[in-house]
Amino acid sequence: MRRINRLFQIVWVICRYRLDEFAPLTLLPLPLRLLFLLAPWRLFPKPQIPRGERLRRALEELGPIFVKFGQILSTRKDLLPEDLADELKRLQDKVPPFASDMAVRIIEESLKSPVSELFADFQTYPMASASIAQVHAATLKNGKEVVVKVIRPGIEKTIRLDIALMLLVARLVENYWEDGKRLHPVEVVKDYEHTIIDELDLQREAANTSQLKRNFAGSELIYIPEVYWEMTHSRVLVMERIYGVPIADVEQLRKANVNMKLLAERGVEIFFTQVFRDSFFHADMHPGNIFVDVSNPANPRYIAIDCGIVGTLTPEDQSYLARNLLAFFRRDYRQVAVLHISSGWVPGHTRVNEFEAAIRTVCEPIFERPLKDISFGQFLMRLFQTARRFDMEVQPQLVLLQKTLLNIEGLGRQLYPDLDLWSTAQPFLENWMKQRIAPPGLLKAIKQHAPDWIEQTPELPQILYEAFDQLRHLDRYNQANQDSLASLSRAFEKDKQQRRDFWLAGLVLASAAAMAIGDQPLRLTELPWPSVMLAVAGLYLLMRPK
Ligand SMILES: Nc1ncnc2c1ncn2[C@@H]1O[C@H](COP(=O)(O)OP(=O)(O)OP(=O)(O)O)[C@@H](O)[C@H]1O
Repeated sequence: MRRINRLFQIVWVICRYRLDEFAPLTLLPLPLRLLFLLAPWRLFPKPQIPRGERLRRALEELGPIFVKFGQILSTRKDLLPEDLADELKRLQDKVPPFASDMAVRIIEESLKSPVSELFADFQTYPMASASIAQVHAATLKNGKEVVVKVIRPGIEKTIRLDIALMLLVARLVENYWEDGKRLHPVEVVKDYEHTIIDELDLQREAANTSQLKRNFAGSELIYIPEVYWEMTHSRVLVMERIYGVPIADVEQLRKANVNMKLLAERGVEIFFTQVFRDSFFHADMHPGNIFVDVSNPANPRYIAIDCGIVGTLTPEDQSYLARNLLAFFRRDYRQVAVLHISSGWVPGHTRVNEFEAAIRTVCEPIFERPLKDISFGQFLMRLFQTARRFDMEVQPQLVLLQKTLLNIEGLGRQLYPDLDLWSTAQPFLENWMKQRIAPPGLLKAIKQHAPDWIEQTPELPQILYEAFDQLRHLDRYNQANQDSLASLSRAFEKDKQQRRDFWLAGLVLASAAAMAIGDQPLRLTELPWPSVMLAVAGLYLLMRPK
């Protein structure tokens, strides 16, 4: 019954805002087209406002779940036309608070104590109310000021219902509209479902907050509030109250004499530190979640809250990202293409020349602008769009990163329009690459991987045998297929490379095995230096430019 009610509500809003206009009638199969032509919305006059505004207002009317969806969609400029993306950015989730006694009941049920025992003071009127939760100010018995975040009652049911309906529409679009497939609606809705369901668990947010706080302990770049774990539950989160100027309040920041250039640069630095040093980044960096501690305006410090959504990257993702960004800024599109193929992001049979040309076509216009106006986020977005045409699978963690990067860049340029992202990020990236191949980084990697290598040692002869066998096959293939000589020689090259890698890996393995014997931490004086030298030599050969 609830489902039918909600469906009617949605149809009603579609009618009023004439969102049927978004359906490509001519492309629909006949029965659906007839259904559309007979549908009730045609009786309603079209409101005299642009389509983007109609869509935005409709989403606002449909409630917080749709609003949040619209907000997330607004960052997907790779999927949406510009007018819609810009309008969706204006979506606001101003949601009326739910009753305070309900909030109190949830807190008491979750923490199994009366509010009067938990807090010296609890403000019953919420200081903020958003789609998923509302926030109350309180004071602990020890006098510390805190905020208490409480999940909206019944929100999970509403979310599941709305997502089910969204999925229904997404499937219709994907199945019946050829062009709609390009928008990947089912994938977008599922992605959203993941995000929003995760946000319902405040214990997860608390854990992310603690991890980020640990990563930036004592940092002058950013401060993360403390979580009170003993007062935290999946539906209730108690954390330190912070005071700062909202990042969007540029005027107040200027009035406080904040060093805006430094602030903007620090935003970029924080992002790259999170991505490359920690591989753990806050992925919900919208202005409502970022504040600035202006107590020392010459040395401004960020404060971040709402760590419900975070992204992580594997070492391979990190390396892919760093090498692509560096190659992009050197305008070395061939390298970008080769990186995609060699890492398996796009199929091995992709023609490097064609892929390189496609990347050049989308990237070259970006360099038309002055270097300070170049957007990393836009580059990644264009790159993903292009790579998708060459069958690259969507990598959710990289899409999340690209969206966060766009947010960071937008914020940075709002603070300091002349922010030169490249000169801020380049030393960071180059340093990171250097460190990875410098002896301490190598030793760390060897120690980390040694147990896996040792475990795989018995299989090494088989792997080598297979490699040689493949080579023999390649030779035969070469004779039989004169026409595909070009692609074959590429494969041959790859295989030769593989063979060399196996030998080198063996070399490294032997050294690493020597070092990994015994699980006492290695001291500099106790290192088996001949093995270390061998390992370094092996890795140098492995990593030197091919
Ligand atoms: N530690 C804190 N100290 C001070 N104010 C806070 C703190 N945490 C949250 N707030 C206030 O509460 C508001 C909502 O908090 P938060 O962003 O965590 O909620 P949310 O439900 O996840 O909202 P959304 O997802 O829409 O950003 C913040 O914009 C801020 O004004």
